[in-house]
Amino acid sequence: MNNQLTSKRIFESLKQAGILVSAPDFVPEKEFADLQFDSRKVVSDETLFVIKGAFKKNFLTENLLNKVAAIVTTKRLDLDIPQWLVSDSQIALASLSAAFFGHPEKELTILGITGTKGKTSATYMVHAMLDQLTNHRTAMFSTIDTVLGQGIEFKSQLTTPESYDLFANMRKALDNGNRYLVMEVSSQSYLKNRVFGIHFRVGAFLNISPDHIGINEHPTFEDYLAHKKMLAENSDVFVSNIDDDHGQEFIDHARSFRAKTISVSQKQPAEVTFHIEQANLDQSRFTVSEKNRTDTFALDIPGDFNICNATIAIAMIREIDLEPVQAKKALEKLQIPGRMVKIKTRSHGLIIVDYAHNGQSITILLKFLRSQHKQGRIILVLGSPGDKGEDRRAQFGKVISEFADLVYLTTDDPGTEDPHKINNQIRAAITNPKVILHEELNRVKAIQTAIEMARQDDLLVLAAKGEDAFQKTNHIDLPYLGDKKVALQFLAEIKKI
Ligand SMILES: CC(=O)N[C@H]1[C@@H](OP(=O)(O)OP(=O)(O)OC[C@H]2O[C@@H](n3ccc(=O)[nH]c3=O)[C@H](O)[C@@H]2O)O[C@H](CO)[C@@H](O)[C@@H]1O[C@H](C)C(=O)N[C@@H](C)C(=O)N[C@H](CCC(=O)O)C(=O)O
Ligand SMILES: Nc1ncnc2c1ncn2[C@@H]1O[C@H](COP(=O)(O)OP(=O)(O)OP(=O)(O)O)[C@@H](O)[C@H]1O
Repeated sequence: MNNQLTSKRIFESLKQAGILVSAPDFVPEKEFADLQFDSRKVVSDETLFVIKGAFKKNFLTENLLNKVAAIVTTKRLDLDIPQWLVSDSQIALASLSAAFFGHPEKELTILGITGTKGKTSATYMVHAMLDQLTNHRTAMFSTIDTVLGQGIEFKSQLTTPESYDLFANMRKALDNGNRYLVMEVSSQSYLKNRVFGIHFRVGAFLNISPDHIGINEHPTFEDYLAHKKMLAENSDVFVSNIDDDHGQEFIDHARSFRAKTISVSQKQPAEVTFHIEQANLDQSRFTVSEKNRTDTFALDIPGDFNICNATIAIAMIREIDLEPVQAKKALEKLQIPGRMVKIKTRSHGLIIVDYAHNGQSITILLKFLRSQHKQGRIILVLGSPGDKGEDRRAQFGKVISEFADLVYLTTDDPGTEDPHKINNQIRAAITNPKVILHEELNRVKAIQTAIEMARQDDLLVLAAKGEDAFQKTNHIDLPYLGDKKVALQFLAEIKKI
């Protein structure tokens, strides 16, 4: 059910958001049939069009201008068309989308998760439990999938969608019977005001480390941190992992905005603490304690870091007065696409497919795996992307030196760079002469060769790509089967699964 967008309502929304500079001369009852920000999606006559970001004037073709009844822009365009002038077009898009879709954010109980690593994993964990506890009335916006209920699921474009898509999908989620939503909240979504006007019933912080700093993202770590902290400003209750160096800062920040806060820790006194009873490649078992209670939970997804993610998820659910213990089984059964996926083979050892793709997450991953796999070799298939995160290459060299025995350097989203040169930079940072290095630029072949080489007591790690279905090469997304499917297909071919 879309709310009609009238001139009066537009005026009020922009005014309330504090961004209105000037309004065109419409009667207050003037109605707009549609709201759009992408010229390729304009279909209705009487569309209100928001111009934002790297928009080019030539997107507005003559044919299109016949349909656009007015525009919202930060700079007046030399066009014979009524214009709302605003000081921030991202905020304008968010405010108008909220109004256009009838403020779905007010009808949903929204839980939001931020952090450099673990957002997707923790979001899936909340969703698995909450969906069961709410009788399948929980939607999810994650980096991997958007889940809107009634079987409607599709691949996501961004970690946190553009505001228009965010409000549109909230409305669809409500129409499909959902009353709860769990979503990843990237720092970029605050930087770009995609989540402007959204209030979270429960927000959570997992961890922060230098990442997403550069052109088009954050200029500095301080800016990255400040935008992550904005989730704490917009939550009624804020759950924070105080074992992270910045965890307490998030608690203090949330309190200064009058949020109720919940500290989570493995190592120090906190409102919610967790204790790891077992964290190996077979299963993770852990207890979660608060006030006078201690409960045991299990996960089939390996990694001690996932126990922290799960504890945060459990603490969040308790804050909406639902009981995660009643959804233990859903947590225990959960698998997350491309995150710590286990493939057991008949004679080529265990294969782990994981999305760890920066220095910090590869280090945490391999450290955990080495602690669990002391006898056989760790074989790693890995590449580093082009056109971004150049410092990852040296970090990968360092972590390889510390934890890997045999490595197949390969291709991972090379963009406009030569993957062989990228690999040479990884190679240059490897200081351990015992590490055996191979290079196979064809990722499918690299995985197949690594599987063939692996013995039953080896652990083979297919890192950094998860189940990504593309190789970003020279501005083109070349279809890619995904590491898991490549491995499974090959194992079926050689009859080793
Ligand atoms: C830097 C950044 O965040 N850019 C985002 C921003 O771009 P933008 O506003 O400049 O839009 P654009 O796509 O360049 O196009 C400009 C305008 O022209 C319009 N257009 C475009 C083409 C056309 O033919 N007609 C037309 O009207 C577009 O709809 C848009 O309104 O808005 C777009 C959606 O409206 C996003 O797709 C885009 O994300 C780019 C692709 C991106 O790489 N973003 C990354 C940095 C990001 O947001 N990452 C975080 C994850 C971080 C994490 O992992 O923690 C995320 O939340 O996903
Ligand atoms: N709490 C954590 N601490 C450190 N590393 C983690 C944690 N949780 C997951 N990881 C590692 O990071 C990888 C990415 O996890 P996940 O996709 O859940 O995080 P994310 O925050 O959504 O990442 P991104 O922003 O890169 O999409 C996992 O495959 C795992 O190796």
